[in-house]
Amino acid sequence: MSDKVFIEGLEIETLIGIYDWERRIRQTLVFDIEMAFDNRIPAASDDIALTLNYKDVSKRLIDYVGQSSFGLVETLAERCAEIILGEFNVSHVRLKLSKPGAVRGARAVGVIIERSRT
Ligand SMILES: Nc1nc2c(c(=O)[nH]1)N=C([C@H](O)[C@@H](O)CO)CN2
Repeated sequence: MSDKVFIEGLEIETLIGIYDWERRIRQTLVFDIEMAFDNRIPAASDDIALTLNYKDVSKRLIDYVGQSSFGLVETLAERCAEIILGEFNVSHVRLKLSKPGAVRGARAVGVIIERSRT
């Protein structure tokens, strides 16, 4: 079984960065997330209650990230993966966190992590 539920291009404004000037502004981060989930279960009954609801996951991350103030994208990515694995019925997550415009000449920089429930 390799089913997934995904969230692509989720833009969230937050305080992030290691430099003084970054501590005074808010920047937009972009999240691309893939979550392992057996989609045959909701498909059998056409029941939203049995899904991994991508709207619920998105809202939780929008709330969390919007209030966070980490220095590194690594730290924020790790915390987001922990939330997904700990609060939703997800056994494995792949999370790409992009920081657009952070490096001149690059469209975006950031991290990609994959984590599983222990
Ligand atoms: N691996 C990382 N490298 C850098 C980070 C980061 O969070 N992880 N952050 C910065 C600065 O905050 C940068 O985004 C400002 O342009 C530099 N490198």
